[in-house]
Amino acid sequence: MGQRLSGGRSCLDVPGRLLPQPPPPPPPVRRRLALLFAMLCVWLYLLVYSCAGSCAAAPGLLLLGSGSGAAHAPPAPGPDGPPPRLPFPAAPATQSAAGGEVAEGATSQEEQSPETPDSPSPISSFFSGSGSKQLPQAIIIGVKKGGTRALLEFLRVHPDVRAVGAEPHFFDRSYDKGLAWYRDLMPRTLEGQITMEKTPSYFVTREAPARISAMSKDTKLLVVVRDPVTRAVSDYTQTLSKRPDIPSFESLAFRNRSAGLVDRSWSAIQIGLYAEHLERWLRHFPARQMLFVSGERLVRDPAGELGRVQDFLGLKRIISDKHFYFNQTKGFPCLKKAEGSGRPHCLGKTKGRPHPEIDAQVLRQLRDFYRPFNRKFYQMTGHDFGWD
Ligand SMILES: Nc1ncnc2c1ncn2[C@@H]1O[C@H](COP(=O)(O)OS(=O)(=O)O)[C@@H](OP(=O)(O)O)[C@H]1O
Repeated sequence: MGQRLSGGRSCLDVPGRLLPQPPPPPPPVRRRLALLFAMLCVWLYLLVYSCAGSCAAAPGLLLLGSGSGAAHAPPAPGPDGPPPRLPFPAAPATQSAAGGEVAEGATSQEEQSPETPDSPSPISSFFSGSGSKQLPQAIIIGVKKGGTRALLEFLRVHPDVRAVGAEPHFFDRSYDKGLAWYRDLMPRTLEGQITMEKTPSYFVTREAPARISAMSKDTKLLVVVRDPVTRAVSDYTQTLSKRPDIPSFESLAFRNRSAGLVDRSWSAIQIGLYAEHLERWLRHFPARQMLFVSGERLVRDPAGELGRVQDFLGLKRIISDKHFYFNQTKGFPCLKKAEGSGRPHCLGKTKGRPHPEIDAQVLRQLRDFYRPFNRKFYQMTGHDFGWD
């Protein structure tokens, strides 16, 4: 194997040694050896090619440039509070006590600055020229503050999922730019890989169902839903972080608080009327093409919820408990190895931030307000999300 081939250089060519060289083999033997090396090169190429997807998700495999193999490190000591909410697998060694392994640095809101820009792994960069851009076959259409970023980031670990990092907002804001423009935003995919994007505002955009259906009736739709009361508070928290001078949650939520009249026109309230929004989608898509992911379970048991999602997308169940650990500092499950970096990865600071305290009576009033809508939503989806 260490012999130099005469003729053209092969990918396995090695420098000649300073030892006496044996006489060159006769021409037919040389031809055979050349053929053998050519086949070896093709085989090596195919091996790396197939690894481009599967290696990225295999927790036990070291990716090129993936760091120090932190996933094998012993659990980090937990000086910062109570034990994990769930028996997650051992936590990787953290790089800083204050959540230093948080890979997403964006502190601005997701819409202006996507928390996770596209960051292909070294292997996928190697193959970035291969494959082709496809329109998405599956879209996370909502709901805002439901846990859509967590779902997308977790799904991207799957070797057969390629997703655009930023929210494209094509079907609500940029539809006039056309499908070619939209497709061009997508990452390249190989045969068998699914293209995805997430834009949570689609779920409440009137035109979105017809527009997505016009692109493809077969598009699979994922909706991450969360208790609409908590969702409303989360939404308010986001607005408050941008505009600290806005009125209190209590004053925005009611038209007339003493009469218990909730202000449905406030978007933070409106978005939580899931049954009403869903009715519009069901005029364009059969229920079997929609999957409702529980935002609560995505936090409590990410692997369990990802199992359902992988089944729905027709993907092999690759993402499992092994991919997550519970980060005590963050208070949320995080990835042991993110797609792209291979390093531990929690979502950024704008995900999972503390909410302001809201008057308990106000929360009760809102629960009463949402109850009939929630019940209807449970009926429509055939699933009790347990918010009441
Ligand atoms: N693993 C993990 N880490 C951090 N945060 C998590 C996670 N899983 C779900 N969540 C919840 O996601 C909420 C944000 O939802 P979205 O990503 O849909 O928000 S956005 O609409 O894209 O702005 C965010 O809401 P807030 O807690 O109100 O910040 C989180 O509760």
